[in-house]
Amino acid sequence: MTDDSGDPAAGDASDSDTGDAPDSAAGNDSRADPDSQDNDAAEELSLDRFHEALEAEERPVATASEVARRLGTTQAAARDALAALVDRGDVDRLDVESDPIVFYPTDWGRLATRERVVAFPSRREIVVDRPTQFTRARLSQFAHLVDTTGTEPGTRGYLYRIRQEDVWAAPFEDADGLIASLRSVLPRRFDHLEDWIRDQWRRAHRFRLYTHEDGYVVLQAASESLMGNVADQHLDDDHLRAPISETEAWVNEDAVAAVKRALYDAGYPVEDDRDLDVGDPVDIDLTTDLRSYQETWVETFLDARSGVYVGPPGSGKTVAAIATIAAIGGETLILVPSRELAGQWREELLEHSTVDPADIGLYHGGQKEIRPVTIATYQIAGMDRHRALFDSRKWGLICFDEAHHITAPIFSRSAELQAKHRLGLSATPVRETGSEEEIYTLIGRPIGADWDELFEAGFVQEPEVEIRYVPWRDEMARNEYASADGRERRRLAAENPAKIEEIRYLLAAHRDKKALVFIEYLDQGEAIADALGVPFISGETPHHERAELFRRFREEGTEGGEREGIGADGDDVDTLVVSRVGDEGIDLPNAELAIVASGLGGSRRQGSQRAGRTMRPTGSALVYVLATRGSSEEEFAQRQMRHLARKGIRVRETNVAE
Ligand SMILES: Nc1ncnc2c1ncn2[C@@H]1O[C@H](COP(=O)(O)OP(=O)(O)OP(=O)(O)O)[C@@H](O)[C@H]1O
Repeated sequence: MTDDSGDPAAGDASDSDTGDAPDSAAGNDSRADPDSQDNDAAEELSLDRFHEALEAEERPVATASEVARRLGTTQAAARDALAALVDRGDVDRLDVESDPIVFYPTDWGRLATRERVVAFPSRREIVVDRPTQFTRARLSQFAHLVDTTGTEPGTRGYLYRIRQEDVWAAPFEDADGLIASLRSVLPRRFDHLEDWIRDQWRRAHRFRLYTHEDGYVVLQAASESLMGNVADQHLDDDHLRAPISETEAWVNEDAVAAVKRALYDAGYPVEDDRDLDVGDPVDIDLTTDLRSYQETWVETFLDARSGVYVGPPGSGKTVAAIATIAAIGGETLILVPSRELAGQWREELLEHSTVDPADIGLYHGGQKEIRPVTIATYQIAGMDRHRALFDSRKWGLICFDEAHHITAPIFSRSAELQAKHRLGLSATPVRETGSEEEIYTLIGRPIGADWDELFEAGFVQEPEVEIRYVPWRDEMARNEYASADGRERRRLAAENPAKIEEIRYLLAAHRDKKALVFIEYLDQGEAIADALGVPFISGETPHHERAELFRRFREEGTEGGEREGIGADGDDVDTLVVSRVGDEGIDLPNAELAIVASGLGGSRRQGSQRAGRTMRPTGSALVYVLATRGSSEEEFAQRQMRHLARKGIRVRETNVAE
């Protein structure tokens, strides 16, 4: 059905001026008669005139013959003039095998090209123009995202800074692994930056806690001076009971968390190699085969005995956590942010392990069961009167789901739980949670997965915008457009009936996604809603009806289901056609698919609002913008594309075949 070339040039250009080929298109135009030899116009071709030619063509790119036709010159002369613009750097050319060469202003090309990475090593900053998500994932392992809206031309894009904490928490086996990842992102090597990173890495490996064979906890420093200067300065008698040697000291067991925090604040995060409680045994085997990156998570955890699985939503952190519970084999307390999640955890435990349902307890506002595997909410667990939760069983593992939601009382309780295994789960890079010190010192270091593998498995997605150029349904529609003018033209392009089939196709291709279809004209909204049998919300829809439809759209899940019974008068509302009223202020967080069927002439703000409607920070949302090919919508779509691309949103173009 589609031509997924993604190439702006591969559209409906039908002439074939591949360099030396004869100019068939120009031959049809008397002004382009080769005999006239009127080349002055072309010789003087300025960037402005080229822009005018593009505007006249209503396309973002033009072939030499199109430019010749617009300028009334020969194709050869236009080609020379374009070549001069190319030499000056004002215009770029795109040469695609078997397609005509097309030309476009250089600054457009820059926007459409791949990401650009610029490093400022002395500031330890990296700016990336339109980073791919792969690059973002890599950077998020060792750098801190500061800003995504640079203002300086040339430095537009994502600004990352590498702080010492970022290096400390980078999920690599050794500094070499981190440096290799850094080099894979940066345009070249920066020795000073690498030296600084290695230095920071070393700092995070100068102090270590371990369990002495007689059972007590020892702090070990890499050198006498570290023990003498750093440890002695930042730790006191409450922390350390007595020196054991020049580089070792006996740690007060109740002060383990405080020791880690004090040294972290002094710039020396501590490695924690203590033996931990395994807890009373619990009988659980995993029944699901782990994916290999999940295996890596679990193995790394078992090695480190604590840590945080960081992975995108749906990447299988919960299942990896269940595998971890099974591997440790001890009674486990699972803390979650909400009652709903507690229920979901229970379901997942039953689905992926052999745990006896009678061994699972739920502990929240409604139910208070303490069993070998207990799932409690942060809210209840943080209350003093529910302290029993922590003390009444011998937990071997505390699992903190959505670790960025951990509350202050839970952090202070966790300081007392240092003898147990601690596992955090988070879809947000820990350094962006606002409590990175606590998570690092009280739970553990982030544990990374092999991102290549995650990408390959399709677990890392981001909102995407795809512009789909839809052809006219037939000659008649095309002619009607050609002979109309002004507002009527715009309306005809917006209402191109071929868009209805395209919408039908897109909805079918994403049948499990909640979808919003945005339109500008009421007639069109009605036509689409009728054709698809789905509700249409416009300014004329009474408020109570709107609210009811939005509510049903919000509440019903299509997850895993089919887009069944579109339009049936049941409870299931998973598709809505929405006019402008739907644009402002409605909160439809579960919209996963937006189709902008018309309204391209609208403001930029509107464009990005529509895109934003479906762009949840963690979700994978798709936005399709339909533009009628060969109409002014094409250019509007291009403009919007550039605007979104500047915001770091990945935009793709596709030509829908006739
Ligand atoms: N190894 C696996 N084999 C088969 N299915 C899996 C596996 N791991 C996870 N899944 C399935 O993938 C879905 C998402 O997994 P899971 O809930 O563990 O992800 P998550 O990272 O915890 O997601 P979230 O961040 O949204 O809580 C679930 O339906 C789960 O059953």
